[in-house]
Amino acid sequence: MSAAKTSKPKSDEPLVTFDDVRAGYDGTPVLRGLGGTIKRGDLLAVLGANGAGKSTLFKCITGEVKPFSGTVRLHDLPRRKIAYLPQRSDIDPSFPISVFDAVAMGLWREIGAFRGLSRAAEAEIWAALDTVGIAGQAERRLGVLSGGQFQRAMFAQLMLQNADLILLDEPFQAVDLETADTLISLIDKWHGEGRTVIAALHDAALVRDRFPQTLILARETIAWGPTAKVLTSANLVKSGEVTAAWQDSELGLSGEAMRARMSA
Ligand SMILES: Nc1ncnc2c1ncn2[C@@H]1O[C@H](COP(=O)(O)OP(=O)(O)OP(=O)(O)O)[C@@H](O)[C@H]1O
Repeated sequence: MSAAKTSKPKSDEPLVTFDDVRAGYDGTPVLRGLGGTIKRGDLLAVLGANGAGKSTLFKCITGEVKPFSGTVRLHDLPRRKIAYLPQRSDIDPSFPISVFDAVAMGLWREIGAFRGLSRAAEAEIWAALDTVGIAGQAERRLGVLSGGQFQRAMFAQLMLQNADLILLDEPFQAVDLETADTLISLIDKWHGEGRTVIAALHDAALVRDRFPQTLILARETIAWGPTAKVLTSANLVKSGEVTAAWQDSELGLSGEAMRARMSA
C-alpha cells in the first residue's frame, strides 16, 4: 500500500455492523447472537480460545460464510477493499509460485491477473519486498520460505492491495520476534493511514501493548471495547470456559453438565 494511495480518513463511522448473527457450517452454528460495530479506523484484536469462532467471524466479513440468521452489514465497503490473510495452515504452501509473483498477486484486483506488469507496478512490488526485508528471496519458490519469511511475503502482498479493511488471522504464529516487530510496524503504519485492521491473536501482552480495541469471543461476545477495560483475566477465563461448554454441548454432553460448567 503505497503512501500515494490514500484510504478514507479515520473517523467514528461504522464500517461493519453485526446484528444478532448466527453463523456456522452445515447447519450447525458457531457464532451465536453476535452483535456490535467495527468503526472505520479501528485497530481491533480478536481474542478467544481455539474454536472460539475467530476465523468464522472473519469469513462472515469476507462473505465466505453466510449467516443462518441476523446480518453482517458492510458500510460503504466494497468487498474488493477487504484484504484477508488466513491462518498459515489454510494457505497451500506447495502452490508453484515465486515469491515475487505471490507478492504481485496483491495488485491483481487493480490491474487484472493476466495483464503484464507495468514498470511502475514492478517497482511497487520491489519496494514492498524491500520493506518487509525479503527482496533477496524474490526468485525463490514461495513454498520453500521459512515461516517468518513466508509471513513477510504475505504482508508485502497485503501492502499492495490498498485495502480499507485488513483481516489478519493469527499473523504472528510461528514467526520470530524480529519478524513480528517488522509486521507490527506495518500494522501501525496501516492504522496511521486510516485503514481498519482486525487481527485474531493469542498473545494478550501484545494486544495490551499495541491494540486499542479488543473483542473477546467465545462463540458469542464476552466483551468488546477499549482494551484496557476489556482485557481482564476474568474475561479471558470466561471465554475459555464458554467455548469449552459449547464444544462439549456439540459433542453431546447433557444439558445439565453444560449448565454446571457454564455456572462454575
Ligand atoms: N469449514 C468448516 N466446516 C465445519 N466446521 C468448521 C469449519 N471451520 C471451522 N469449523 C468449526 O467451527 C468452530 C470454530 O472454528 P474457528 O476456526 O472459527 O475458531 P477459531 O477461534 O479461529 O479457532 P483457532 O484459534 O483454533 O484458529 C470449530 O469448532 C471448528 O471445528
